[in-house]
Amino acid sequence: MDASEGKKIGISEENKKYSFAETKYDQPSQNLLFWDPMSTPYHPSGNKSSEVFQLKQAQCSELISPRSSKMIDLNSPIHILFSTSNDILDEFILNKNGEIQRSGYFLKEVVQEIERRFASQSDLYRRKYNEVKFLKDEIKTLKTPSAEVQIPTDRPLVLQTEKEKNEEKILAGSNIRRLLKEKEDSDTRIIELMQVLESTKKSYEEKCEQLEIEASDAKQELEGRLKDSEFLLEESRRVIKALEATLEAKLQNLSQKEHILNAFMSLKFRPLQELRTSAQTIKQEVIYAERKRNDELVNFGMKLKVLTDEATNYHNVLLENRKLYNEVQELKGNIRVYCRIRPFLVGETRKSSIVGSIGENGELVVLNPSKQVKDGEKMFKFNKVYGPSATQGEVFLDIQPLVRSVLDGYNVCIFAYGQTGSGKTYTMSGPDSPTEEVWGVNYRALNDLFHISQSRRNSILYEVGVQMIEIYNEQVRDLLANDPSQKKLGILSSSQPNGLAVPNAIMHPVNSTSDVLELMNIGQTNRAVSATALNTSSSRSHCVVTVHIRGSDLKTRSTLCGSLHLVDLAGSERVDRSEVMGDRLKEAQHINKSLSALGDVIFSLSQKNAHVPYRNSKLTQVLQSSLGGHAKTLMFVQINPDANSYLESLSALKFAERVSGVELGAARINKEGNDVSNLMEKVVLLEETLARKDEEIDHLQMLLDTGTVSFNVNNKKHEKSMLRHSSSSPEISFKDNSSCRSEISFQQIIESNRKGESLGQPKDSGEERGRTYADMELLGLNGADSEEFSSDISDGDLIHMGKETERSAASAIDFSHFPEPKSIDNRKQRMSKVASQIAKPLQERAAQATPPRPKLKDTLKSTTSKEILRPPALRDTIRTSNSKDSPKSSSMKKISTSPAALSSGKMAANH
Ligand SMILES: Nc1ncnc2c1ncn2[C@@H]1O[C@H](COP(=O)(O)OP(=O)(O)OP(=O)(O)O)[C@@H](O)[C@H]1O
Repeated sequence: MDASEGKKIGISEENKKYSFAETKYDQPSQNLLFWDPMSTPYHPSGNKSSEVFQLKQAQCSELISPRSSKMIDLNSPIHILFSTSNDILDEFILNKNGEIQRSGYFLKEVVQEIERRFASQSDLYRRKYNEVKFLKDEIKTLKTPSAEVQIPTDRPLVLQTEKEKNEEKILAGSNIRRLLKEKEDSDTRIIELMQVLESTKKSYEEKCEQLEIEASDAKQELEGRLKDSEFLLEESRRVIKALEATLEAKLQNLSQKEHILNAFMSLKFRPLQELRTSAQTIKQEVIYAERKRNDELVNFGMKLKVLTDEATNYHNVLLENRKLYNEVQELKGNIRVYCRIRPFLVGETRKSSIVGSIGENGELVVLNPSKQVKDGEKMFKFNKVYGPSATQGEVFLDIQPLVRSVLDGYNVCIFAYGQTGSGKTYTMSGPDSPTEEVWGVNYRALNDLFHISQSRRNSILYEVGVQMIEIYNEQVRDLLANDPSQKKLGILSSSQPNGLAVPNAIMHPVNSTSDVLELMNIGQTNRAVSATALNTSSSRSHCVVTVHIRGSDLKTRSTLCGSLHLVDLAGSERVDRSEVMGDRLKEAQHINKSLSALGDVIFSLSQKNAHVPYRNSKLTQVLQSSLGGHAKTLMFVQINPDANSYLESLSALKFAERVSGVELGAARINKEGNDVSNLMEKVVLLEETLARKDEEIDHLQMLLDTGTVSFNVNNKKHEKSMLRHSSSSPEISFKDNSSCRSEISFQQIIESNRKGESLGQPKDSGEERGRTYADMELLGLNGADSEEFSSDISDGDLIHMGKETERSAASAIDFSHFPEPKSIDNRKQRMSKVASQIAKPLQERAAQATPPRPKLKDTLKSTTSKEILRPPALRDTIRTSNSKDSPKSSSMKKISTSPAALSSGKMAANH
């Protein structure tokens, strides 16, 4: 039987079309199912007749894999279809959403195909089974011998036919067996396939379910997003609408404004035109004005430049003036006065300051606390004023040049004056146990001098020596001695410009800063200090630190000598305020007395009096060379800003003002050079002096000739009178034989003064001694020796003046404590030679002019020999002897303040 004849074996027509599975394998082109996943859109209904898929199942029995787009042949064997369905399922997994439906559709097609095949197979097998059954029955029938069977005559042929038929049946039976076996195999295979199909279907359904879930999730998410987007869209629309509305309103507003503006423009157009015209005019005017202004600016600039130049010049001129003023001051030798105001101390009321203002150029306005602002103002002017905040360093910086000039051979004196507790010791020494930062002038000056001397040691060899004395209760004590109170010292020739005022005070050589510190500390420790109501450690003495410098120029062999006096005066005080008693009261009285004497000296100097009462106190004697010599002198006037001390401060300021007016004459260098010019200068000076002496001799000769001068040695009163008025009184007589007596009398005065008497006058009367001294000055006999003698008389310690005279004649400075260099000996010899050469003609002339007056001639001779040392002083003396200035002296006496007045606080008024 032919397998292709289906009808014969009962296969329905409908199934026939699917039976090509086994028969039409080789006709793929007619049974292709094509699906292009890229071009075929998703069709959720899965309708077979849908044009979207463009499939016609009747014509297409092959599919194309959606993923690989490969052709699927539905006529393929079952295992290929299964693998295809697996592929499709894989693609299901890979494809998402939109492709699910398509893949499902294809899968469904494949599965239906498989089902169809299984159905046709089972039909086939059923038909074959029926056939086999039919044949079996036939064979059975044949095998059963029947009586009814008749053997025809044509038996052999029939038998042959039957034999053939039986053979065929046997063949068919073997076919049937084979077919049955095949059927069994097929059944087994079908069962396997069914199982595979079942599991595939299951997994497909699961995957479908999962995909559906995912699809629904995705759908939900998409829906959510869609909702969000719609919401945003709605929102945006709303905002747009609102914006449109606002824009609309604004546009309306703008159009309204435009309308108004247009109306306004049209209204203002004319005035605007007018304005424009006037603006044009103004613009032109402005341009013109600008041009004019530029011209003026140029002019102004030029003028300004001229002015600036002039201002600069003016400034320079001011500086020049200042410099010149200083130079004039220097030449005049004015005492420089620096005022220092100390800060308020702990416990003082800061509100009540008497300091109004401090000017840059040394002006100080002081306020009277008991008066109205305007009435109570007083202005003072000094070289410089330091406010309370000024530091020790700043103060020293200003006086440093002065201090250094000592190294150039000048004598310098710096002293601090002021009421008790006003800061004198602070300025001069610093506070108790001072650090380097608050070192006072003493430390800094010594240190500086020492350092400079060190730095110059290659050209000048300096020797620095220090003395430190105090004047306590009118006694001079050596502060560097082991026991200062034991030894009273005498004051030597203060009239010598560079002489040691107190030669017996120990002079310590200084070689280092530590030496300086050590000496200062010893001195400070030895100083008399005690507590008063106004100052817890009030200095009860005047302290004088004297620095002696001698410098030898290594090149020129000349010698420079300078001395620096640093004086911390004891404070003036009102005893009622300082509440002192007993010893303190006595100290205070001595202090006030000596300060009063200083005031008298300053007053005399400021008045340019002939007589200056240096000898009224130890203080003025010690300071004589600084105040009356050719020294550079500086005074610190210390001020306590407290309103309670107003009177004392005012008094100190007035005193300082007077001091600043004192002219000492130009300071002189103490230089002893080898050059002839120095000697020539001195010769010229001596010649001048000689000329003046000649005049004086002539004058005396004239008086002698007229016989009006008388000199009675026995009459002491007359003698005194003569001494006092020798140059002025016409009654003075000078007899020939009286010159010897005169000398005796002079010697007597000295001798008696040495013993502490005053030739019939009350003992130790300062005024008398001053007068005697003045008399000697008036006689032109106030050489160094006389002064030294007078000075020594007042101290109790005898100093041998004969030697001093020699020393004075040899050197302007006494440096007995330094080793004497050879050059000075040579110089001494040369000087005495010059002196004798100069003195000789003078003696001769004097002998010719005044033969009957040998004593006067002798006096003159001795004076001349001293003149070599101090020509200007002698010259001054002669001038003094010729001048008639007794009224000034008397006025000075009137001013002198009594100790009683001082102790009751009236010193200020006297100043
Ligand atoms: N410029 C200053 N800065 C800080 N303190 C100062 C200054 N001047 C003075 N003093 C302080 O004021 C007090 C009094 O000063 P000082 O003892 O120097 O006065 P004085 O004038 O020497 O007094 P006296 O005449 O009684 O000896 C001290 O305690 C001192 O330290």
